[in-house]
Amino acid sequence: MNTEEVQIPPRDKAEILAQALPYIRKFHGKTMVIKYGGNAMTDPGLQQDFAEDVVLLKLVGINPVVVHGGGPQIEAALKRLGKQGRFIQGMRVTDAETMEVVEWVLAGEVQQDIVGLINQAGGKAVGLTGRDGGLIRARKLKMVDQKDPTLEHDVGQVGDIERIDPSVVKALQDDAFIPVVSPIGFGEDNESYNINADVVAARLAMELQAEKLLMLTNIPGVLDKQGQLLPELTPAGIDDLIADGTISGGMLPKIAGALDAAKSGVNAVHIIDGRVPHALLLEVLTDQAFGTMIKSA
Ligand SMILES: Nc1ncnc2c1ncn2[C@@H]1O[C@H](COP(=O)(O)OP(=O)(O)O)[C@@H](O)[C@H]1O
Ligand SMILES: CC(=O)N[C@@H](CCC(=O)OP(=O)(O)O)C(=O)O
Repeated sequence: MNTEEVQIPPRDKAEILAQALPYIRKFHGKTMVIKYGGNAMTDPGLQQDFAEDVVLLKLVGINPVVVHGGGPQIEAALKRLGKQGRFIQGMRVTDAETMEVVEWVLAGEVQQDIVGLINQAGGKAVGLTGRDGGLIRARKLKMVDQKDPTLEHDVGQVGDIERIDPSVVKALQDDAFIPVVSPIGFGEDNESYNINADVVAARLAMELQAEKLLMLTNIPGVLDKQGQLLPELTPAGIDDLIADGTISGGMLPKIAGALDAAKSGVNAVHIIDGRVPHALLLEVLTDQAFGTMIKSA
């Protein structure tokens, strides 16, 4: 152990462990969808903590389903090819070449890294894209301008989810596997679509009737104009923050997905700071409250 680490007295350690019991009892057998954002996965130590937390949740009888992002990783790959990414209302403009990069980075690199880390931590992870088992059927997204509804943006091969068939996820869960889903959908002609990972996580949480949707990102939660954390948000509060520009960029699809999930019966929807070591365990199995909870009313 690092000698500079704070020594926790044994009694306190035992109390922290005992604190988990009511949560384990409450959540046993329940599904939790965990959105692992690309910005939260940049540190190898934190990635290992994340993988250990996922395995621990599975071992205490909770069913974690991981949906991963990879925005910064896609950005780095595009840069290597001399391309510059462009976003409109939080969505990457995706031409055919960008789509190839997205698939290669998400399903090839990022997903397999997460699967490997979970397996190293003692779990049995299985990587899926939306194509596997017909999980995510999509069509081209029609993006209407946020401020001017008469204006439409062409964002290329960005997908709008048409249908989710969660049967492959359920089958894996029942067999003690941990599904790790890349946010890639497929269309009528088997074409690929790039879908924002927050949107996929939210829809999957709805279809699975998950107990929780946890979105791990690189910020303490949703912040107000002064940069202060907002511990709770209602639909009216969200509308105001979007209208005055406080919520922008990548937070737009995240908050929209979070709100849809909360309104559709996912019991608890939280946006939390994935840079906090063991953020997942703290949120699920302790009294520690952090991040922003999105409420349905
Ligand atoms: N009001 C807000 N509160 C917090 N973050 C915000 C807000 N508005 C915009 N953001 C931006 O949204 C980002 C999180 O979304 P995103 O970059 O897509 O993360 P992830 O990769 O985790 O999905 C934050 O890092 C921040 O730059
Ligand atoms: C359409 C769209 O924007 N897709 C995202 C998919 C990855 C993602 O959502 O990654 P994060 O969760 O790390 O932001 C993208 O291309 O960046």
